[in-house]
Amino acid sequence: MDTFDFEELRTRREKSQITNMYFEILACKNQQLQRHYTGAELSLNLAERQKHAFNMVQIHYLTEVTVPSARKRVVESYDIGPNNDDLYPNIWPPENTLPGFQAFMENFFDIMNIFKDALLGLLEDHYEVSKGRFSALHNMAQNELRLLHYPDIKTELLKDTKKAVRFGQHTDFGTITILFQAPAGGLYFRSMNGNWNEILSSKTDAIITFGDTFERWTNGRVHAGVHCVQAPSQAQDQTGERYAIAYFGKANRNQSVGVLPEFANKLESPKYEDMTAEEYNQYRMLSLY
Ligand SMILES: O=C(O)CCC(=O)C(=O)O
Ligand SMILES: [Fe+2]
Repeated sequence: MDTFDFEELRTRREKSQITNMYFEILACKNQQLQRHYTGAELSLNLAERQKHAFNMVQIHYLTEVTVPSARKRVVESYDIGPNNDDLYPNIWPPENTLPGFQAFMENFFDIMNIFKDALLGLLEDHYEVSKGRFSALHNMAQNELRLLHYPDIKTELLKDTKKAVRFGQHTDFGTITILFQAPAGGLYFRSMNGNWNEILSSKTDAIITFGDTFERWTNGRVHAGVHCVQAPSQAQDQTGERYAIAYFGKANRNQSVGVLPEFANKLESPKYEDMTAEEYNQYRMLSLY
């Protein structure tokens, strides 16, 4: 079932808009994805309203959890993985609390997986590896879909990272991340020259960036995008609430995140050692504490 019109992506590929750090923001013209995005935002609002019935903040696998200091991390998030996952089963709110939420999220997860595979296809062409090479390393679909909500907050608190942090600077652990944000501002990516650029996008723009696994596979040819969420540049005294959705493409857990043979430089030793994606995930999680 190919529900996408990928012509837009292909055209962009021909214009070489894949950089070594990110894809150009892709306007998501796909109707189905747009509908899902809007729906997810609605569900999120609903979940927010139902907070007392269902505690949305769920520590699933990965997750950045709490910051070990007096800093207040002002975000709540809800993560799901594949629905057949025995290692980290999804935790769903009761059906009568959020009717249709589970079915909706499972479908959204599958749709994002198709989108992710299309992007991997473009990357296979771009980096001249054999067709299906990258997607085969993801074929267990052990990806993650995360809904994020940042409550409104006094801007002066957000301007001082000792007081409050929405999402501190980090790279994602996986291969590629597809992000959607409601147009509230405050998402920043660090460019190669060290400047931070605020990404202003509409809610149907897909912001696509590389994660650490891709950097490792390509022996550093690709750079994981460093990003954070803080006060929007245009914030008044009070920074309004913000919604975002992140889809993290993840390698199969038993797949190595060491340098792929296609990217190994025969003259020097690889920059990144072999370990499985699951070991790498655990290692990165532990280093956050
Ligand atoms: O809220 C956002 O836009 C970014 C969230 C993020 O970077 C993450 O969940 O890894
Ligand atoms: Fe992130």
